[in-house]
Amino acid sequence: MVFLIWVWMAHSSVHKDRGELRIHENLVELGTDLAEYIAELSEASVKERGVFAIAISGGSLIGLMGKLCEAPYHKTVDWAKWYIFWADERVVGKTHADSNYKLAKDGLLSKVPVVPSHVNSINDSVSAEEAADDYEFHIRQLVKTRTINVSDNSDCPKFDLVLLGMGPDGHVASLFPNHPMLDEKSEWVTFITDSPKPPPERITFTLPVINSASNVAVVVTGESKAEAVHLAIDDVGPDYLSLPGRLVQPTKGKLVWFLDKPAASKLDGPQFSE
Ligand SMILES: O=C(O)[C@H](O)[C@@H](O)[C@H](O)[C@H](O)COP(=O)(O)O
Repeated sequence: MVFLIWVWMAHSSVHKDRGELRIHENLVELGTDLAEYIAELSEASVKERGVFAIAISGGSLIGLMGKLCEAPYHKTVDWAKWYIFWADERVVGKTHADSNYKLAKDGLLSKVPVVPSHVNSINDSVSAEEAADDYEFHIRQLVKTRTINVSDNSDCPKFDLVLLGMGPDGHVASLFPNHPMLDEKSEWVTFITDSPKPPPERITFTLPVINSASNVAVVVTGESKAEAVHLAIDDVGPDYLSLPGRLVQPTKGKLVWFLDKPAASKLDGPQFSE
């Protein structure tokens, strides 16, 4: 145990305004640390607010959360207090292979005792625009009852945790580079019908919602993401300030990057010094 803590500490550092970096030797270590991180936030949030409002994304993230279904977490986490949301979702049927809901249900939610009515999936029988409006309306109701907390300095929802992946192009949730939705300030949930990553129709939290969260974690693995990780975290000059991954900047909350070594391989040096 002492040894494990030393290993994690050795690869953890704070990178100026870009949050905490946790760089892991391999995916097993990363998954173990990620499960522990989520379990700790869940416990703290349930203690403070009686609930844990967590927003998840699609992609490899769900597989990396798999340790939560195992001992000790499947028994120690207070699953009944979880309220689950999607930071982004593909506008397809819930049983479709592309559905982020299906991915999470098959890989995580069906294996732990979450309350079905606390699983807040999108309306999959309407257009992307309507699904985004519906989802925002739904979130507004839960903010009113404080199932989802509210930001201190705006009326935005303050999720206890938003979990994101990042693509090789630097997209997070379904916020893609150079897309006008990056400038969306008034909507909480918006939509896209021409996503560069298939499928084309998606809904997504906007940046103000992501950045109002109490905690945001970006989980990025693999060498194909190394350049995007470098551009999102290091001081690379003004050209990359609008990279979606770089725009993840919680106003008051805490940002943590979970990286494996290949994804971290193009980061500027200091965080590797032990
Ligand atoms: O629905 C989606 O496509 C995701 O939410 C998306 O934002 C994903 O998190 C990244 O593309 C990273 O995906 P990978 O980790 O699989 O590369």
